[in-house]
Amino acid sequence: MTTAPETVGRPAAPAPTVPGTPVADPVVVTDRLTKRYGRRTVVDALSLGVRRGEVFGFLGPNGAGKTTTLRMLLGLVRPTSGSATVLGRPAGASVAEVGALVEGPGLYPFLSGRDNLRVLARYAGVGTARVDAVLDTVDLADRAGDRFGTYSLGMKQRLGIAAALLKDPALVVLDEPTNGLDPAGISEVRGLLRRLAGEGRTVVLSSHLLGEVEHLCDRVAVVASGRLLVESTVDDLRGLGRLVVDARPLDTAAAVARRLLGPDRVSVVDGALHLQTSPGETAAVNRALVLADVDVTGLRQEARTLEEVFLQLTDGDAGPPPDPAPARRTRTRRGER
Ligand SMILES: Nc1ncnc2c1ncn2[C@@H]1O[C@H](COP(=O)(O)OP(=O)(O)OP(=O)(O)O)[C@@H](O)[C@H]1O
Repeated sequence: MTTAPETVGRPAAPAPTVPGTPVADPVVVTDRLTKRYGRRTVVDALSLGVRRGEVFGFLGPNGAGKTTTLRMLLGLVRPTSGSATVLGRPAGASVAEVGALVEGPGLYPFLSGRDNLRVLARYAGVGTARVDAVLDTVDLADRAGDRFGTYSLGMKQRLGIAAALLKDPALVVLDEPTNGLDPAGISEVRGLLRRLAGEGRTVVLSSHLLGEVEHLCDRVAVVASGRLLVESTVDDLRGLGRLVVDARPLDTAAAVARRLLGPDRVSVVDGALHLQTSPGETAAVNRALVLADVDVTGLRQEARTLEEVFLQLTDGDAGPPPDPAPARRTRTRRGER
């Protein structure tokens, strides 16, 4: 991981992995992975890496290409160009070591949770020996004899994840595992996924539930319109913060800040300057304002939620990405394309 230098005059940015830089101990590597349906490019030259033992979030608005990418990693969809390597082998060749919940696992409502897993285990040729162990892992041992149809949504989802664990996989791939769950269900799935990572498994999940990913994932890739916007740790992504400055005269302060940072990183909100900066830029901003005879009465760095960062990166929708704005240009994948 390379950290973006914190120099004034350059946009603040998270510290994404530079494209083409190999990640340590990679479990998944994609290299300009591309999928086109007809003339439509739904995954566009995606290059990213997932490290062993991490929970990796694949984030993006509806239609961003997340499911298609996961399906390519599983060998269910053939890439148009580029490549994906999973556990050291071409995508699809490592299927025995990958547990996935990308489409519903096809569970029978009239069978118990345990019997459903037995059927799936036999179908997958992995034997039924692990059925009780995975029921334990997903905290369903005491409801395993109940019919699947009587389960809550959260329990159904956990049974689906149990099914993905039957192979004792090194890598678990889950498409929107918390989709449709209430806060309690989300919390249960979140705890479960953290436990899986604690067991040394690698977890790749897709989501648009940013609040959840924020507390669950070690690293995230943000995609929109099939393109990778940024790949970063959650902490680094949040580090794209905002500096709020109380200064008089305000118009002089704004002019100084615009000269220093560029106009796109400066706005005036409720009588205060809002600057897109990293924490390392605060002192330089203060110095420039004081040198211009501006009275600075307040300077505070506000952390942003991942949601705010996400909305800024994706412009709040799944439409085609505009030209990169300075705040997201530095070292994001989009800026480098
Ligand atoms: N088999 C297909 N044929 C044609 N277009 C497809 C096919 N599969 C997916 N697409 C299109 O590719 C785009 C990306 O879809 P995908 O399901 O990968 O996105 P996503 O990020 O998972 O979205 P969501 O969060 O809504 O599930 C969509 O516009 C979708 O309509």
